[in-house]
Amino acid sequence: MPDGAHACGCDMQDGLLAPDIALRILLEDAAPVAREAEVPAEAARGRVLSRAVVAPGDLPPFDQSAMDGYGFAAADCAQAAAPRLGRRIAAGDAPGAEVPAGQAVRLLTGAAIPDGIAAVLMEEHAALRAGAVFARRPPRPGQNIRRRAEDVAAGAAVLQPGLRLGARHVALLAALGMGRVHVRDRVRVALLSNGSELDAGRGLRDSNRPMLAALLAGQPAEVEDVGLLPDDPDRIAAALARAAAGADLILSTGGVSGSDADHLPAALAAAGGEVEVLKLAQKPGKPLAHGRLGGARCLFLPGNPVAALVGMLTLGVPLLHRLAGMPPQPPRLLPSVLAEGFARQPGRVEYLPVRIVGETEEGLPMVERTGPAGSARLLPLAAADGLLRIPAMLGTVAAGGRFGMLPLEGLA
Ligand SMILES: Nc1nc2c(c(=O)[nH]1)N[C@H]1C(S)=C(S)[C@@H](COP(=O)(O)OP(=O)(O)OC[C@H]3O[C@@H](n4cnc5c(N)ncnc54)[C@H](O)[C@@H]3O)O[C@H]1N2
Ligand code: MOO
Repeated sequence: MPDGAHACGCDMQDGLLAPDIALRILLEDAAPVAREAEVPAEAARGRVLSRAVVAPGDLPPFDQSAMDGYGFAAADCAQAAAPRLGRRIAAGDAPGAEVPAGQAVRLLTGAAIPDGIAAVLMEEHAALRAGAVFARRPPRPGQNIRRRAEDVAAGAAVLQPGLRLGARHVALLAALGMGRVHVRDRVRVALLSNGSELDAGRGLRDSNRPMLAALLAGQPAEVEDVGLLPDDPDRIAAALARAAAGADLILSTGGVSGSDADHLPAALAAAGGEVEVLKLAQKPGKPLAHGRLGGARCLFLPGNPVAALVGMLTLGVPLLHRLAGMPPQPPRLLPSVLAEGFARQPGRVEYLPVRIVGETEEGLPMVERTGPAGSARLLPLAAADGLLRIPAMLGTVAAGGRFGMLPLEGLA
């Protein structure tokens, strides 16, 4: 049963929508951007593959020694054989002619195995005497040989569309000699914030737009900064219409909770878009609106900064990933143990800023709250290593309880 759902199976909890249902609604008709490009593989970190990568050759490309040592013929792998030492083959050398039984070759790690050699004896297990190689432990046929294609066979689809490339994938592409890959274009995100108070010179500043721009810098996104919009429905509608012309996603914060100063949903409708306002059983991050305008999806997050971040991490990032052509997963949570218990009002899934203060005997992070939680408080958020997810229906949160933590490092 989704968090916050009633036992009867409906999606509402006190009129609030379970967050996982909201995610499903958001992803329902979100299609990946169609545009793709071919880019140099070494510059492809962070990009999302639009086509499978098919190996043009084998890895390793030939049988190789896995150790510094001596190559033995199959007949010499028996106890008491002491083949005579022949030539030396280093990594990068041609393997040369077939090696007859009774003869060993000196092999360095990565060297091509010549025909006739069945095993490599590590040099630590060998003794050289009078031009012969004595095995302290006779090698087993096949030992210490990396076989051609044991890692990758030519023709295998090694990387799948939808994969976001990291350094490890760049290594594989380089090893395969693949200079270029097909990737999807980054999602064009038009980013804006809303609230006349943030520009009034009274000490209130826009922190959401810089926060989301910084978060998006680590995502497959290209940001167009639309700026801070005042609480003026006509200006908001005009800005949305302009942004929709060049964006895949319009992302905003503020102006969604429904008061007479909250204009985003109405402005989207006035601009000719579709809009739906949702209230989620999530704390913070309760009110939000979503919809579309022309070819652009719209996600309007709440204005309180922690609520904006939680909404972005739980809904915005999965939506962005779907648009980027990636599998849209809810955030991955790390099992963690809470050091101190507390009581809370049940009803909404809650995300609490926590810091890691130690490790349990099982090796799980032990966490504690960073300060009084509040959706407008930035200091406890800045001090946090992660956001601890407390299930909706829990009233008493016991010390030693195990919860999922959304790690913030590298994300936000
Ligand atoms: N009667 C109700 N009032 C409120 C409700 C409700 O359900 N009924 N929900 C509360 C919750 S929960 C949240 S969260 C906020 C969200 O409201 P809005 O999305 O309409 O946001 P605003 O009213 O525009 O702003 C809220 C708060 O955040 C500050 N803010 C806004 N944008 C930024 C920004 N870019 N950077 C920094 N701070 C920002 C703004 O000044 C307000 O203080 O509504 C509650 N109210
Ligand atoms: O989204 Mo609001 O708390 O839930 O700040």
